[in-house]
Amino acid sequence: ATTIKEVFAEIAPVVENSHGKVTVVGVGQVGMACAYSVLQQNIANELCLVDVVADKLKGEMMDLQHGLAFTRHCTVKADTDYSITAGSKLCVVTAGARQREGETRLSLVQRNVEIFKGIIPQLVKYSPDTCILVVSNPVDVLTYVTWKLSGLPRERVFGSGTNLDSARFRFLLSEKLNIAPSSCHGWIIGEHGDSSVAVWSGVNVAGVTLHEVNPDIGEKTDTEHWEQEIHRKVVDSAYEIIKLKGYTSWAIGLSVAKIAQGIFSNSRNVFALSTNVKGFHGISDDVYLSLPVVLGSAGLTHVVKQNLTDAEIAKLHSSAKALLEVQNGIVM
Ligand SMILES: NC(=O)c1ccc[n+]([C@@H]2O[C@H](COP(=O)([O-])OP(=O)(O)OC[C@H]3O[C@@H](n4cnc5c(N)ncnc54)[C@H](O)[C@@H]3O)[C@@H](O)[C@H]2O)c1
Ligand SMILES: O=C1N[C@](c2ccsc2)(c2cccc(Nc3ccc(F)cc3)n2)CC(O)=C1Sc1ccccc1Cl
Repeated sequence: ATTIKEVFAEIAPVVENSHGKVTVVGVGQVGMACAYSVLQQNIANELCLVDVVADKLKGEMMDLQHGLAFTRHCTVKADTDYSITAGSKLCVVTAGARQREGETRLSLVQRNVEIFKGIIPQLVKYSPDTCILVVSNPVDVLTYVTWKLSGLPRERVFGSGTNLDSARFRFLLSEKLNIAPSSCHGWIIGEHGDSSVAVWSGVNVAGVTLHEVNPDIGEKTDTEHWEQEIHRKVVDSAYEIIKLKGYTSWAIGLSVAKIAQGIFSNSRNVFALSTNVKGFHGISDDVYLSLPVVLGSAGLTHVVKQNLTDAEIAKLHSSAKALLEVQNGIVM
């Protein structure tokens, strides 16, 4: 052979048969934690990054590419142009403006709606069969906005919702019980963040519900203060992390990888995700809240109808009302 290229004699064209392509929009702290987790867990064989800041985007792409000697096969590409996202099975949206000091939630929402108007139609144009996972905040409202902007069926547009809240809840339970988080079953539903709802009647280890042992669990009358020590700490720890490191990334990144795995492996695992809850628990409007949903390769297939107390249902209705007011204030 006279040239290096001739050493590798091509006998058939190289094809890139994608067994799965993931696009991450927004290469900030959250987006890169998602991208790294998806790459590290060999979930897809094509990873695509999009952002508006071209230098940061190229730098993150190169930095990930330089790790490919240590991972299973996965191409890593990046561009500010959405044509590069074509054929994505899952698009994770972490793009967004940061809440400014003293900014109202509605103002932040409107700024993010403008950002989403430039993202969502482009994603659907190049990947009409994709699922879209919204992570950007306020995640429940922005998942509704994404559903409206995308024109996709409701089973293919969902938000990370209280998936991270539930993960923190299970970690805190595991610390208190000294049992692995994977064996501590507990669901936080409703509005992501400060107003989430812990379904205490369902918290269990090996099917033993803590509620059957301590019927006051989660109530103000509970002398063991589980609500204060566990659920309240889910909220407090979010603020504590922001105070300590300025953002959150690793847990949300790992939770997004698990969701991606659910889609790519058609796992039919159950996740707490933000979905259109119209028709559930007496809610009659198109609002997005988190409920336990079954996830597979075509998106959401089932909603799990938990037995909720009147107080839990009232909290969902209160969140639904608040979200509807924000939604009605949006200029799409
Ligand atoms: N749902 C959850 O549980 C959860 C948890 C943590 C963070 N978040 C949210 O995730 C979002 C991202 O957080 P972060 O810490 O990564 O923020 P960040 O500011 O570090 O990253 C945001 C990225 O979005 C990019 N961006 C802005 N406008 C864009 C556009 N039009 N198109 C493409 N990219 C664009 C920015 O360039 C930046 O790289 C925030 O809204 C945050 O509140 C949600
Ligand atoms: O862990 C976080 N960090 C964030 C964050 C990350 C970068 S800057 C702020 C966080 C932390 C604390 C509050 C808060 N509030 C908020 C509400 C609406 C918005 F549009 C944006 C942010 N957000 C974003 C976020 O959603 C989370 S989870 C979280 C937040 C509050 C209560 C419970 C949970 Cl489980």
